[in-house]
Amino acid sequence: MTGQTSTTSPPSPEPAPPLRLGTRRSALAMAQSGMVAEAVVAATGRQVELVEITTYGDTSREALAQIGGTGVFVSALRDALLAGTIDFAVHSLKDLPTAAPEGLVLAAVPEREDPRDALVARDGLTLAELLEKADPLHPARIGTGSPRRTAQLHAWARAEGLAIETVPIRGNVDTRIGYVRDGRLDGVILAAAGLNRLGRLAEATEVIDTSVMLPAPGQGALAIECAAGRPELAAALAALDDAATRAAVTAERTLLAALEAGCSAPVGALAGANPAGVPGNADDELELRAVVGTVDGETVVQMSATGHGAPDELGRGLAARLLAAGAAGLMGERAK
Ligand SMILES: NCc1[nH]cc(CCC(=O)O)c1CC(=O)O
Repeated sequence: MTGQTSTTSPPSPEPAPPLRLGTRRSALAMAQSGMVAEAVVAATGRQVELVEITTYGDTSREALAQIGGTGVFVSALRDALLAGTIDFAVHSLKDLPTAAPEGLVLAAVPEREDPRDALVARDGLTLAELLEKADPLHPARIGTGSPRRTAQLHAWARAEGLAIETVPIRGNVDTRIGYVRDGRLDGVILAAAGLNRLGRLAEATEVIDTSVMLPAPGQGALAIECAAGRPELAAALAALDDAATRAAVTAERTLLAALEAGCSAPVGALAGANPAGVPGNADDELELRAVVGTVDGETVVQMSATGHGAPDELGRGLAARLLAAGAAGLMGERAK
C-alpha cells in the first residue's frame, strides 16, 4: 500500500491484524500448525501468521521421561499465550497434561485423524511377520520410547509365544524411521496421524489394530488453545471444534486423569461412537476401551464401558473399575 490514494479515499477501517499462531519448529508441529492456520483463515477470514517458539524439550537430549514428560513441549507455548505474544497455539492433544491450565481455554478440538499406532519396519514386514522370523536368541528389535507401546508389544508377543526386544528411542519422526533405514532396528512404532500429517503414512508397513495396541488418550487429535481473557477469539476458533472428537477425547483424558497417570504412563485408551463397529449398536452410544499394564507386558488389564451419558462420567467410571482391578500397582511410579 502507498500513501498516494489517501487524500481522495474515504478513511477505511484498519484491517484486523493477523492472528499469531505460536508453534514449535519441529516438522510435525509446523505441519499441524499449518493445517490449523488454513482452517482458521477459512473459518474466520482472518489472516494467520506463524510465530516459532523454541522449547526445552526441543533442545534436550535427555530421555523424555526424565525431563517430566511431553509437558515440557507445551509450557513454552502456554507462557507465550499468557504473555500475549501469541494469540493461539496448536498442540498434539496427547501431549497436553490433563490438568486444566489457569488462564487458558481449550477453544477447539478439530476432527480427529486415525488414532492408531503404526509400524515402520524393514522389508515391508508387519509385526506378526517380523516376530515369526525371530527366535529367542535373535528377537525382533522394535524401537519405542513409550511405556504404553512397550507394555502392549510385550503383552502381545507373550500371548503369541513370540520373541521381541524393545529398544528405547526418542527423537523426531525422521530420526526414528532412520533407525530402521540404517538397519539398527527391525521396526519402530509411531502414531499414524503424525506420519500422515508429514505426508509419510505410505512408509508405514502396518497400521496396528486396536485389538493389539490401544493408542494414547487423545492420540490423533489436535488441541487449539487461547487465553481465557479473549472470549471473542475463543468463540471464533470454536468453529473448528468437532463434537464427536471432543466427546471421545474427554472420555479418554478423564480416564487418564482419574488413574492419576501422566502422558508417559503405560495407559492406552480409545473412545468413539461404536468404534468397534458392532452391528446393531447405536451410533450415539460412546464406547471407551482402556488398557493398563506393566511395561514388561506380563500383566495387563483391559476393560471397556459404553454409555449415553456424559463422556467424563464414562471415563471416571472405567478408571474406577481399572483401579479396583489393581491398575495403580501396574503403572509403577506415577507420573507427576
Ligand atoms: N509423543 C510425540 C507425539 N505427539 C503427537 C504425536 C503424533 C500425532 C498425534 O498423536 O496427534 C507424536 C509422535 C508419535 O507418537 O509418533
